[in-house]
Amino acid sequence: MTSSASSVVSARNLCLTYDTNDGPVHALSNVDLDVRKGDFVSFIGPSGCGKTTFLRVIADLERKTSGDISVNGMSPEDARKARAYGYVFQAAALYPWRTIEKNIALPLEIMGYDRQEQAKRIARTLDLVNLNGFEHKFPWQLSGGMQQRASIARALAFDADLLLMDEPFGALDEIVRDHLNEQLLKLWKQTNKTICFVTHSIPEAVYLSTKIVVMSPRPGRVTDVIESTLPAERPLDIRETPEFLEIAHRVREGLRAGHSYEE
Ligand SMILES: Nc1ncnc2c1ncn2[C@@H]1O[C@H](COP(=O)(O)OP(=O)(O)OP(=O)(O)O)[C@@H](O)[C@H]1O
Repeated sequence: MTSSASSVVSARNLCLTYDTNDGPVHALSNVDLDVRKGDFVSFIGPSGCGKTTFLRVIADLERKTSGDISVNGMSPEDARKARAYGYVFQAAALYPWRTIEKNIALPLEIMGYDRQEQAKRIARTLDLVNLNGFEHKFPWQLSGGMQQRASIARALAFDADLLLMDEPFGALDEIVRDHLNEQLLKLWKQTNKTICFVTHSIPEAVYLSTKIVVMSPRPGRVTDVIESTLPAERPLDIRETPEFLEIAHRVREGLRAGHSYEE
């Protein structure tokens, strides 16, 4: 099977095995998946099912063992060199000695943008994540949610079409998380990005996604891919609707089927 032209990420029979002192760990086994332009894809599954590994393969931070993977029609290495993606980590991973503005500037400095272009991009991304006025603060002066927004701004600064987000809101309380979910949806619609998003939360996955990828461990594999039937417009109270609960139910069933309790 060949990937369709609109695939941003296309995986076929993708396998990745880590060699460890305790023997091989099959982190990804025969993964087939297409992420299309403009998709919001969530990856959900228990610890160790390969969610982070899959994102890291897309980002060229890990190399596949076998199978095929392309990013924007290129190898992950070429895509990385072409700055195809922005990456948002689980912890905000901001440099504490740099102000918010200087943190966002970092990838732009590395890429050689002049000061004027840097300032323009910083202002635009701060606006996108509603952090205007905080540019001269240091990360420790911001709340956890604001730090995560700053880290999203940094990933958006060089305007890659693909955003990889590894459980960005996992450490935040539920109210803040709800708020950031709403903001992220707005930002996604506004910017037309393609987003790959790792989460442990069923409501978060269902609320955000156009497509939900359910994964299961030992070996790490995809057990279900759910195309969301929810409308694009999603107020938070959509989570009470029968349609939402039905999708959440299917995700939960998928997780249950792939879960082993024998540990
Ligand atoms: N660098 C590595 N070397 C060896 N094994 C690894 C390495 N990175 C991950 N693994 C193993 O590969 C499997 C998949 O890990 P991965 O981090 O991708 O899972 P995950 O689904 O993201 O888990 P979590 O939800 O806990 O973040 C796990 O068994 C993990 O222990």
